[in-house]
Amino acid sequence: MSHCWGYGPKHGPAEWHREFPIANGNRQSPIDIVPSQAHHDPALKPLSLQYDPKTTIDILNNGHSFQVDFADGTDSSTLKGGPVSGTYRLRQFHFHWGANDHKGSEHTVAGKKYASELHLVHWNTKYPSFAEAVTKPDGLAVVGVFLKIGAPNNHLQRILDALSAIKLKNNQTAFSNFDPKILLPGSLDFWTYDGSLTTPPLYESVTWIVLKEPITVSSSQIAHFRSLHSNAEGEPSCCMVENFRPPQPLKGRVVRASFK
Ligand SMILES: NS(=O)(=O)c1c2ccccc2cc2ccccc12
Ligand SMILES: [Zn+2]
Repeated sequence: MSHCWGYGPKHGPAEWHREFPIANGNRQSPIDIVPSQAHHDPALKPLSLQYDPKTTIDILNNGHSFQVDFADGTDSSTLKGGPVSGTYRLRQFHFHWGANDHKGSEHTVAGKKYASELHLVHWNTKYPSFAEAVTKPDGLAVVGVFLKIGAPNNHLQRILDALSAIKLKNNQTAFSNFDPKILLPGSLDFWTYDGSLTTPPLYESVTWIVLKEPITVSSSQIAHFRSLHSNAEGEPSCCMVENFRPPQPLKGRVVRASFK
């Protein structure tokens, strides 16, 4: 996977189509979610998220965000129900953010930008591996959670404290016994639509499940995200100040809501 793409003016989202023509595809993500145009689907099942903290492996700076990785060799941490059939295994979660508190989410809600967005990435176990699933139209399910500026979020603190150990691209450190459920809001009401990875290679393989209720983070907490660097050791220093792709054309897709 090429890594010369980024979020700056030279290699940013508007240029990705040159190397990844799918950037102009028919099911690209993120999108602007317009609640009044979403269709309530009573057939949608409740979301079932069962995570085992013992599957937590490490925390990594991948040069475009940071991610917490999970062991996905068994059905210990899974997503079921909602818009998907079958069992999807948790692979990792990561965040997107902006250069200031007024932007940073990838999805927007009737044009409203949140300060950040958490993505919990799961893959369909009908395929033998994550690598196989990532290219299939029903291969992935990503749960998106908006972060709004407000009271400090104590559940984020362990993650924030670990960031100083992964300042540079490819830095990785042990991270264990973390239950991602503590990062979820009280309600699991969601919008869902068929989309893509929001970063190259932009595969159109994601069932997006975006929670309606945001969680909070304080301004000083989210400033920690911006202390990461997108460069590896020995490369010119480059702060990871923002890493969100703007909303993409809906191209006739229908957004469904699990709630009225
Ligand atoms: N935003 S995303 O969920 O499409 C995403 C990533 C975003 C940033 C960095 C790495 C990512 C890796 C992904 C792997 C699978 C699905 C989405 C992924
Ligand atoms: Zn993401």
